[in-house]
Amino acid sequence: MIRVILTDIEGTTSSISFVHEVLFPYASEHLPAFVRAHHHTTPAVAEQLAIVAQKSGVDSKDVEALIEVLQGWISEDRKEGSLKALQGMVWEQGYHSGELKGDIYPDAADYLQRWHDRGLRLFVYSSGSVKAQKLIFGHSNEGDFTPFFSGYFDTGVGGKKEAQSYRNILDELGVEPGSVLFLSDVEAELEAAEQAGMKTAWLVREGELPDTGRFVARDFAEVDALLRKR
Ligand SMILES: CSCCC(=O)C(=O)COP(=O)(O)O
Ligand SMILES: [Mg+2]
Repeated sequence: MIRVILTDIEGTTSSISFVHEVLFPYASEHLPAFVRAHHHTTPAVAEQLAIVAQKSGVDSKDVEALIEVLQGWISEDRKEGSLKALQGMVWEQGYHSGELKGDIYPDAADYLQRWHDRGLRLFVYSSGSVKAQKLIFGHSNEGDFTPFFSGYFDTGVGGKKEAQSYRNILDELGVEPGSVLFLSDVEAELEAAEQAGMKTAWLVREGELPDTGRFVARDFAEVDALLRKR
């Protein structure tokens, strides 16, 4: 029986266009000034920049070169933890000023609340940092969803296409693998979760439905139909 829902964000609870056409451009625009203002004064920023320097081979004192590396990573959609941590800090300013509102599909908003009220435990697993996850759900077009979530995982547990990451999440949750339903729009992530023993549902919100043995859902209402059968 499913007792835990673990959900991806981009393409699952929230549109890909929001992430790529609103969040990433916002980060690209504001990250240079943010890094210039905080690289000396904010230890959390300095710590992430040191990782960027180490991963890219750029001199850690060359702030402009580090900014260039980060801009390149944003345009490549690199899932680097250091970039994700810095993006979360930049987005925080946008959410707090009201320039950004987290986008959640109405069906996702509806069923997250229903599942919570039915006693299911809800968790997030996204490449976006835990800070960024709390912001998108805490400042959303559908209200504050953070009270519905019991916890958040980012790539601190490992990459989303690696089975070991899902085993790490299961260890932290202390639950049977088969009691967890993982929701994602990326098949390789579902395969990794299945290797760890989780159940999965593939969110295919647009385009043709794939011909696959895997459970496919157009939206969270269809995921709910699956939950009621299990
Ligand atoms: C937390 S919202 C920003 C999401 C993000 O930065 C990203 O790379 C999307 O990753 P996901 O694992 O949610 O597909
Ligand atoms: Mg996704």
